[in-house]
Order: sequence, then C-alpha cells, then structure tokens
Amino acid sequence: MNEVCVRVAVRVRPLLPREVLHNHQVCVRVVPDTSHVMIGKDKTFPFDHVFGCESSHDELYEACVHPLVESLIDGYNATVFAYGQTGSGKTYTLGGGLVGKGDGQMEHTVRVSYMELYQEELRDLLELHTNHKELHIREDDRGNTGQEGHSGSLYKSSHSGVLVG
Ligand SMILES: Nc1ncnc2c1ncn2[C@@H]1O[C@H](COP(=O)(O)OP(=O)(O)OP(=O)(O)O)[C@@H](O)[C@H]1O
Repeated sequence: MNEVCVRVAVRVRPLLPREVLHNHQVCVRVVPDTSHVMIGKDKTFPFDHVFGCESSHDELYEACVHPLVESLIDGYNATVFAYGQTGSGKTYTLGGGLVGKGDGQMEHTVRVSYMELYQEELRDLLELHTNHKELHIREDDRGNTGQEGHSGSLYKSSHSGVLVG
C-alpha cells in the first residue's frame, strides 16, 4: 500500500464535436514529461497523475485503479472518486475505466454500489427505477457511513472477466 492516502489524478478530455463547432479553444494541457497540467499560457499545477486527451481507459486503470484493487484484496478499503463540473468526463472515465475491468488473474465476488449524489438527491445508477426518496446515506453510532434502501449489486469475476449478477 502506498504511504500516501489520497492521490489525485487529472484527465483532460478532448473538445467535443459541438465545442469544435462553436470554435471553443483548448485551455488545459498536460506539460510533456511531467505530471503537471497547464491552465492557459503559464499557470502550472502538479498532480499525482495527469492524463492527456489521447489517454486510454487502460492507462488510467493501470496507474490509478489496479493498485487499489490489489490493496483491496489485501484487506484495505479503497475509494475511486470522480470530481468535476458537468460534462467534464466523470461518467465516461468511471464507466469505461473502472466498472467492467478485470485482470483475469483472480476469482472473487464483490458487492458493488454505483451511486450518484446530485443536488442532495441520491440515485442508484444500477437500478434507475429506484425512487431517490428510498435511498439515504446514514452514519451509525460508530461513525461508519453507509447506505440505506439499497442492497448493492453482485458482481462475479471469473477468468473470463467481470459479470453482472
Ligand atoms: N476522455 C474523453 N475522451 C473522449 N470523449 C470524452 C472523454 N471524456 C468525456 N467525453 C465525452 O464528453 C461528454 C461528457 O462526458 P460525461 O457524460 O462523462 O461527463 P460527466 O462529467 O459525467 O457529466 P455530468 O456531471 O453532467 O453527468 C460525453 O459525450 C463523453 O463521451
């Protein structure tokens, strides 16, 4: 397990076709051979990982998620959290880079929740018909945070990949 508890990665997405159409300009770039991004012409910011427009889901998974999966198997807790303004690529990255990946080396069964918290309302992204009023985040008397009104979906991994059960 890495000694740093929180690591921050930035993924820069390419301009969308409609942004190109409206002549929007790229204003965030990866500084070559560094883990810095440049905003505008001269403001640079360091991160643990940076991924440019051409980056693949696999690169992201290998650098950011795979080490966490290994720690998880060793009994540590791990969280991958996507943060960014609307349209910045959170769903694209989590959906393609995290859910559905398996390295085929291990066989395991895990319970997975895929929740969206938007304007103080919870949505179960694996069971879209669930009423948000049935879902709650609660803290118990020992300070553990958990969900109520959601059982989690079962994912089974086998050598052929990850299956939704
Ligand atoms: N790295 C990328 N490469 C190519 N297209 C991308 C990339 N990241 C995001 N996109 C595209 O950008 C659009 C917005 O991405 P996405 O829906 O993932 O954003 P979001 O952050 O989840 O937005 P919201 O908060 O509104 O749900 C989508 O059309 C998606 O396909």
